[in-house]
Amino acid sequence: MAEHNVCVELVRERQKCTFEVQELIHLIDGGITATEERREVENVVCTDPRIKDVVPEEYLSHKERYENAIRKNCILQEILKKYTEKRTWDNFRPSNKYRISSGVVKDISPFMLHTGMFIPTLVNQSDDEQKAKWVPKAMSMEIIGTYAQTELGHGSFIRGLETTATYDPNTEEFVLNTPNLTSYKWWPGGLAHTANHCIVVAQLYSKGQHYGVHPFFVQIRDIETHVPLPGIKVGEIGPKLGFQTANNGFLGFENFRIPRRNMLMKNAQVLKDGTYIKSKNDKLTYGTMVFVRVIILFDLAFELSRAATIAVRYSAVRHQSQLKANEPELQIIDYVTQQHKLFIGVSTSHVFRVVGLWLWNTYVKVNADIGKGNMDQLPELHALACCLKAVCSRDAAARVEEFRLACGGHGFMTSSNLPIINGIVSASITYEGEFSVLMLQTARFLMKAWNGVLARKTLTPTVSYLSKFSNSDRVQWANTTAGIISGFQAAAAGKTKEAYAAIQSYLKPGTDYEDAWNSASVQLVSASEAHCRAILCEISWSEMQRLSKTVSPNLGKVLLELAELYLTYWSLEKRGDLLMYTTISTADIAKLQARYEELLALIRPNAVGIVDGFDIRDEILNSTLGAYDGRVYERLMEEAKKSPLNAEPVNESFHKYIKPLMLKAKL
Ligand SMILES: CC(C)(COP(=O)(O)OP(=O)(O)OC[C@H]1O[C@@H](n2cnc3c(N)ncnc32)[C@H](O)[C@@H]1OP(=O)(O)O)[C@@H](O)C(=O)NCCC(=O)NCCSC(=O)CCCC(=O)O
Ligand SMILES: Cc1cc2nc3c(=O)[nH]c(=O)nc-3n(C[C@H](O)[C@H](O)[C@H](O)COP(=O)(O)OP(=O)(O)OC[C@H]3O[C@@H](n4cnc5c(N)ncnc54)[C@H](O)[C@@H]3O)c2cc1C
Repeated sequence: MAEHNVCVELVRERQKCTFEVQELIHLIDGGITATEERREVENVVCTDPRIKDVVPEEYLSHKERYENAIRKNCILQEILKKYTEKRTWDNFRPSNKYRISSGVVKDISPFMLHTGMFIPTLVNQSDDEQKAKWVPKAMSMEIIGTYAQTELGHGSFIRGLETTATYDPNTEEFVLNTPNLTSYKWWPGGLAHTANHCIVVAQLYSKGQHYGVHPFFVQIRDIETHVPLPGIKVGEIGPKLGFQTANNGFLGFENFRIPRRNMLMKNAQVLKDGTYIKSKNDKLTYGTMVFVRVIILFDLAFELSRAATIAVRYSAVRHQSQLKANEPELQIIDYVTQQHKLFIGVSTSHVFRVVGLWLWNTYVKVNADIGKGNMDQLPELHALACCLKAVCSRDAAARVEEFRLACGGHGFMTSSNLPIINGIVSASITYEGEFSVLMLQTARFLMKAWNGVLARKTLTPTVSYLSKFSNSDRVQWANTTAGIISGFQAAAAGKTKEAYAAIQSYLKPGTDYEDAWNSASVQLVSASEAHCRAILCEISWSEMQRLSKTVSPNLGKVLLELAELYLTYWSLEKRGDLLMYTTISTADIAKLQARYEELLALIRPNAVGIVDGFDIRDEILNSTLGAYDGRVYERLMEEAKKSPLNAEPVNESFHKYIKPLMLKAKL
């Protein structure tokens, strides 16, 4: 990147950096080749003149914004074709490479659900013949799809979905119906005007029997004209807090017929005569959700890295207030309270990425076992994916909000891009499994594990620590990283035990288990959170330690500082839990606090280098505050001038409304 235009603060910050930024970039990408490939794609897309907006997206009407997003995303798809030719879904793995979508539109792509859920569902839930027929068409975008599960009346409770698919053996077809207003599909991204196909999750009926929800491959629009097919009622759901360009839609069916073989038949089948063949495990229908919950960790790491880059660079450029009289105003990044707002977010991005990779490897292994008919580890994977998706999305939203606040007034500007990132990240707390709902799924697993502890059974790996801490009241504290991890496990075990006891105490004679569960559910969510934090701490520390040994000592040191900052920050945040479940003393807490402040000071000189290590191009950051050159004020003014209100010195509303008002005042 050109250095000559860079503001003096950022030049100085970059000179201070003690490690090689390129090395960090390669580490995040997964190697030099991966960086080169990513940069090549980004360069081709971001320099394409068709991608550049004349009028910033946010000034367009809702309709124009969608049309612009579609136009540019089609160009993107065309460009990406060359780079994705060799890709198949069999060799899919999460990578940093295709984050380019943010360089095309600021908000969400209307094609997000096509790649994010439509294709993965076809791959994971179709039988071989169906896969061969549909997947290549979807990969090449000959057909465009989405994932239509949620309805107006039900999102969390999938068993409560109302759309019906009734098998008619005479024509060998399923008949889809939307019996009530609440059974309309509601939310699917790209459903409104983008997709011509979708996966519809519906209640299956055959031979008068009800078999629960199953996925169906459904064409909703004519391929040539894009007109909704007869029996299909489809439209858009309107503006939202974020996701303005995602084209979320509604969908209803009126006796809409699809061939029998359009039911996705890898797991369960309906034969020609209507005989139902059960799946080996009916939870396999929920497989796409597990996949997406795993992938979400990478999205969150990326969004956090964008927000972090914006807030850290801005904090280095921005000067405000004098710390000492007669001295120049400080760069705001030198206020320790500012470092407290910033560095935990930077570190969290690294934590989510490395824990995400660990979770992905677990997912691949468990999925391979499922392929061989072994479902033993599915409950543990589900419990992990649920709590990590829930806690990480909520943490990410809190960190992005903190980054926004750290940028003061300018962080409130849409042109900072922090409000849009905020909308994107906030949505993830709700979609793909609402926070509390997922936390309670993990709690269910924890309660079973606690039963295992009581029965002295050997527990599965991620909960085996529960046995270790089941007897002692307060665990011996040690002010080391291993001690912190152990402290978090002790807190998780203590809370699991208490939630378990709470259920028992609510289980008075005549009380149903479910009611006792509901009464204890605040404690159950708290136990899930503690369990998740123990995992985040343990895995991030071991992964960052391992990575630090694969790089130069200077970078290794920085990685360990970031990882230790994460552990120390959370120990202080959760000091109440640690006081309850370990022997930590107030003196130990004071030491942790001192170490935390030391870590902030250690990270400070490298802060800009660390966010440069995320290697996010200006076109992908989309921010007046975060650009590589730090020309914050020039960019703010340049963007302000693009406001359509600035096109004329006097707005016509003056003559129409203000002037008459003023004249009336004179009378
Ligand atoms: C809340 C639950 C989990 C409850 O399901 P249920 O059938 O009522 O379950 P239940 O009878 O209470 O039984 C629970 C049992 O089912 C297991 N289970 C539940 N889900 C899974 C899974 N995915 N894998 C493996 N196992 C699963 C649980 O562990 C329970 O097992 P257990 O009975 O304890 O042995 C489920 O309904 C659910 O997942 N709801 C969340 C809905 C959701 O995530 N929707 C996503 C829509 S798509 C979307 O939002 C796209 C966003 C945009 C984007 O991603 O880009
Ligand atoms: C931006 C966005 C994009 C989306 N994209 C898609 C898509 O592409 N395809 C799709 O099918 N869906 C999509 N969704 C829908 C999404 O998956 C659901 O909104 C989500 O699963 C939550 O369901 P709900 O809206 O019914 O919330 P509800 O379940 O009604 O939640 C409301 C409240 O009730 C509580 N609650 C519900 N059940 C329980 C329980 N058992 N125990 C305790 N508390 C409970 C929740 O915690 C929450 O506080 C999208 C949603 C959003 C916001």
